[in-house]
Amino acid sequence: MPYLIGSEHPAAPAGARFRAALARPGILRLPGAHNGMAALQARAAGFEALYLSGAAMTAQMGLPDLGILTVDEVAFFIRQITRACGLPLLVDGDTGYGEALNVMHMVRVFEEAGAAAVHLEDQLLPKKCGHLNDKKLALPAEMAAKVAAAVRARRHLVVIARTDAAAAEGLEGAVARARLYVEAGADAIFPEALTSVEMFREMRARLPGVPLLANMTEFGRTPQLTADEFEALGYEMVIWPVSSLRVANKAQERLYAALARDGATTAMLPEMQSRAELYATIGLADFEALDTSIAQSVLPQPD
Ligand SMILES: C[C@](O)(C(=O)O)[C@H](CC(=O)O)C(=O)O
Repeated sequence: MPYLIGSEHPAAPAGARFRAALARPGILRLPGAHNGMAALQARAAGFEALYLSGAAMTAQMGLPDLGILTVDEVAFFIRQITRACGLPLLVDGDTGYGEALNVMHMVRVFEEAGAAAVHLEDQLLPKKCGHLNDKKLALPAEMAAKVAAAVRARRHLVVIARTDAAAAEGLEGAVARARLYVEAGADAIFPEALTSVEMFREMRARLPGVPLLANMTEFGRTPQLTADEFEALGYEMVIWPVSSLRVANKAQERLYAALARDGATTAMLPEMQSRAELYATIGLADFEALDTSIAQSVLPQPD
């Protein structure tokens, strides 16, 4: 229960813990966790760090991923996930919600909420999923200024610059932008929507020494590759941004169809997380034991 007991919180700031995870051998696997429960389940499966996706946050709000979220709405998700699981969290910062000062405000809010890392992208509003057509790009210098602003604002947050330029400007454009963003202070680069293994390889070769993040989103432009394959290509991080929500959404769809059909949820019981499983995942017994131990430590006990 790292959230309620102060002494169980890790001493190192979240950004430092993210850097330490990145420094360990092997690619850093960052599954998307769209809420606190997903984060607990991902941690139980053995993951050491997580990703918070803009697409998943907006989709679960029933909204499209067009950059209409606010900083404080994202902070709500950051808080619930980091409280629940305590793992270092990489957060989707979209376009930074404005220009330099807005980016700095976002960095401060995200850090205070418990984030470990953020990525910022070089699209103009309304931004889109990187795997869609007709994205509009910011000027390279404008994006570099945002990266510099983020670095200036952070205390420990890892700053990752995402470039969406591959579609409009080709690999050449994406590499040139990535170099500029690294010069502006980016700790790592997220080359978005690469469409072939060859592009991933070329990007790696052209940016020696720069930590790179691969986006293994489903139903997009990137072919399905495994974490081991991205590692062999020389990538340091991989995200599966929306996978948990896609699976949860499909299950919900089946539930509502069954309930509308049967007037009962009985047919769905085998697919449900049981009451016992739910309580075990959130650690209800530990919270109750904590409450009892506090009461015992302050109240005189009968002989
Ligand atoms: C990474 C991403 O920005 C996200 O919001 O998770 C999306 C994911 C998606 O829409 O599949 C993206 O632009 O790739």
